[in-house]
Amino acid sequence: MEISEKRLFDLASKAMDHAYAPYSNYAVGAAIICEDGQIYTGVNVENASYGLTNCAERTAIFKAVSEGATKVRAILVVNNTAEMSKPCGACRQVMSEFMEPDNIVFLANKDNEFKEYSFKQILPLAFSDEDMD
Ligand SMILES: O=c1ccn([C@H]2C[C@H](O)[C@@H](CO)O2)c(=O)[nH]1
Ligand SMILES: [Zn+2]
Repeated sequence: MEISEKRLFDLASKAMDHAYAPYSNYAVGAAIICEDGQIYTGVNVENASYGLTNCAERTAIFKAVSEGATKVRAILVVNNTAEMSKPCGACRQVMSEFMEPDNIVFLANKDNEFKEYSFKQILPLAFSDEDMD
C-alpha cells in the first residue's frame, strides 16, 4: 500500500488544531500509519506541571498501541511554525520500539513543506532490546 504523505499531513494538521499548548503556544500534530493501514493522530498535551507534557508523536503512538497496533510504517510530524518539526529524543526512543530502521519519517512545517527521512537517519545507534541479550 502506498503511503500518502499528503493524507498524513492533512490529518496531522487537523489534529494540531486540538493541541493543548497554552504554555509554549507551540502546537504539534502527528499522524502515523500502521501496518494494517489504520491511521492514528496525536497532539502535544501540556500541563501546568511542565514536565508532565506529552508530545504529539508519543500521543499518536500510544493511541495506536492502545488499540492493538504496534507496527508503525510511517509517521508525519507537523507544527505551527515555519521551522521543520524535530521529534525530541524521548519520542525518537519511543518510536524505535514500534518502528523499523527503514520506516519513513516525514518532518513538516505549517507551510506544507516536508522532508522525508528513514527512521535510522533520525536515530542512529538506537538502543533496543537486542542490546540486552
Ligand atoms: O517533537 C516534538 C517537540 C516538542 N513537542 C511539544 C512538547 C511541548 O508541548 C512543546 C514545546 O516543547 O512542543 C512535541 O509535541 N513534539
Ligand atoms: Zn517528543
